[in-house]
Amino acid sequence: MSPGSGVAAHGVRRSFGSVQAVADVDLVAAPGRVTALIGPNGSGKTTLLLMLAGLLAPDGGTVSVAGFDPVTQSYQARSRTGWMPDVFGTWDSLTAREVLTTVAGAYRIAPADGGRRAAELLDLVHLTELADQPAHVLSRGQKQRLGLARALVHDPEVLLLDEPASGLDPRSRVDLRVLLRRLAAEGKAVLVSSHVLAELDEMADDAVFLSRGRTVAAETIESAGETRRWRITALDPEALVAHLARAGVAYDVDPDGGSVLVPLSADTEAAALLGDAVRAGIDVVSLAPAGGVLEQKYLALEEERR
Ligand SMILES: Nc1ncnc2c1ncn2[C@@H]1O[C@H](COP(=O)(O)OP(=O)(O)OP(=O)(O)O)[C@@H](O)[C@H]1O
Repeated sequence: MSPGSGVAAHGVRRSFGSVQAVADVDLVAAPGRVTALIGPNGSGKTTLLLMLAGLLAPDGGTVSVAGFDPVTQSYQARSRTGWMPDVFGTWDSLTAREVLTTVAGAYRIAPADGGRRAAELLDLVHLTELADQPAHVLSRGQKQRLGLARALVHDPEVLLLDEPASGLDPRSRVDLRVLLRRLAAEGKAVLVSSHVLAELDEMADDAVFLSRGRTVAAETIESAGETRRWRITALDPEALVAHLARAGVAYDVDPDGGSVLVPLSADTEAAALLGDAVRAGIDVVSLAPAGGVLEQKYLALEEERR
């Protein structure tokens, strides 16, 4: 396979004793795109990412990262992979800058270039002021940012990020989103796991859903949004329900409160629904998508599994 081919996994599995952490995963993360890896706690995301990063051998299936097998072609795969674990261990005595220059050395980058790269990355993740502090004094969010810089030292083709936004403040989350979009625009394949689905909605092009170690869905975000649920609230919920029933519109009354949920497949349908309701004399207070596209898809998959 040629370089620049992103990540591909087929029929991948891995057990720990009697626990089947990853049972059967198919996944593609293409160059130039941000792919979200989504699944409940314990669904196998970290185990899968460890296998893609070459840190854990699969029991079966095939894995290709930047065109190489992380097990049998470990050097080629790792030199093209940036890995950011969910928990960032630091070498206690090193400063933030030294963490990056040490990693640069491990990738056989010449010291002068490594120093330059470290300064550039510290600036990118807004840690320049703390560059010469021991890394262990950094806050959790600052450590996360250093972990991201560490993953980028060797300008990898493929980025594997496990919960990169956890511990980040709102500004840093926005910065992360912008950075990941930029890296994808440069042609990198970015695979990112997160529980914060609203955030993934805004940054991801594709989504892969895992459940109990298996791929249960894989799609582009556009197609995930084909049918979304919209929430309508009216001053008189009973009048709204009566209107929808008369108009033959499918709806669910939200058990949480006085609003109604309606599946719609396009913005134009939402506009038409609103116009009809207002013309029928319903005092509509709000009409908006109920949660993000990924959240809706995730909840629908959870529902199916019950
Ligand atoms: N080293 C290990 N030894 C034994 N069991 C493990 C090990 N690593 C993971 N598991 C088990 O494998 C399953 C998948 O774990 P994994 O960490 O991959 O899930 P996850 O989707 O990343 O979860 P979370 O969202 O909570 O981070 C879990 O049941 C977990 O307990």
